[in-house]
Amino acid sequence: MIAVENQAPVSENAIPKDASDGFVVPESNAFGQSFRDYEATVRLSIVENTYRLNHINQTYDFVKRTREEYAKLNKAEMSIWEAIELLDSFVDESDPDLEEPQIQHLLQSAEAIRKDYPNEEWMHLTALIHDLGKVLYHSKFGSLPQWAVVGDTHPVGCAFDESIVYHKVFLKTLVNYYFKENPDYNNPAYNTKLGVYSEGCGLENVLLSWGHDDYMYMVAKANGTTLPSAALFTIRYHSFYPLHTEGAYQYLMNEEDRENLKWVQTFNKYDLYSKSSVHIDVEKVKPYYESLIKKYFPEKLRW
Ligand SMILES: O[C@H]1[C@H](O)[C@@H](O)[C@H](O)[C@@H](O)[C@H]1O
Ligand SMILES: [Fe+2]
Ligand SMILES: [Fe+2]
Repeated sequence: MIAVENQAPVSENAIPKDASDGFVVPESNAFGQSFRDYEATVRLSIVENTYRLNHINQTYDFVKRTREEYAKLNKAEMSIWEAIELLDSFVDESDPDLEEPQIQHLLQSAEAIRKDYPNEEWMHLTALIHDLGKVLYHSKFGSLPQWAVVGDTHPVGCAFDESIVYHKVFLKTLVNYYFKENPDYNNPAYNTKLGVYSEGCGLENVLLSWGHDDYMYMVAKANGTTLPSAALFTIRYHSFYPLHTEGAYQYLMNEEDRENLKWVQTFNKYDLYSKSSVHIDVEKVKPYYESLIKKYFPEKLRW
């Protein structure tokens, strides 16, 4: 067990129970397509447009300013469940696999991980809140455009890696690079492999494109959650596919990041493959999740 002051312990051997009623990874998504197929998804035009704007507008400067603004946590005061309910009609425009309101995705991923890890309640709660930062789109939180809320994340302040979604876009015989329209692309301070960073500097010191991950991490931490650091790391980096799935940018990690990375990778299965059009009855599962929220969070949080 790893126990950190004020944080719930994490058992190193959070082993999935091997039972026949565990979570089964489906062969295809709700549209009958393979998961994360950005070239074939039925949502192609909306998804690609979100990433086009994301790649053009997420500059080092934008991320720095926006992060500072949201770190003030002066936008709202509400409970975790109130925030969850704000997502009951929000549909993520970056997602090639899902067109359901985000409240469903939160519950679907939490219920999926709960099937395999019935005794790790911190994992259930982590899944439940991992995308809660998407409230950034809401008028109470400044109505940020989707390109600044959803989608995979990548470092800013150094060169954009080829493994980033829509790094290259094919237009018949032409190849297009949306990043070329990002002012950082031609800035020598930001367009080298290391840019403003140094080898092994630790992800804590790296700015990622701004969105729901980092925001929810800040909210959870500043409001004194007792969730373990593995949970906070998972929330903060679950959209960093270039690192956790593609293996890019590894040179920015330190020892602690490498330790924590395995938790994001474990979590990813339930985040991605639980996406389905089968609705979960919110009222039915609410009492269980409310009891978890009570254990790990204050009644009201500053957002
Ligand atoms: O489209 C999805 C969605 O926005 C998720 O919330 C994010 O975590 C993923 O990385 C992204 O691919
Ligand atoms: Fe997410
Ligand atoms: Fe998610």
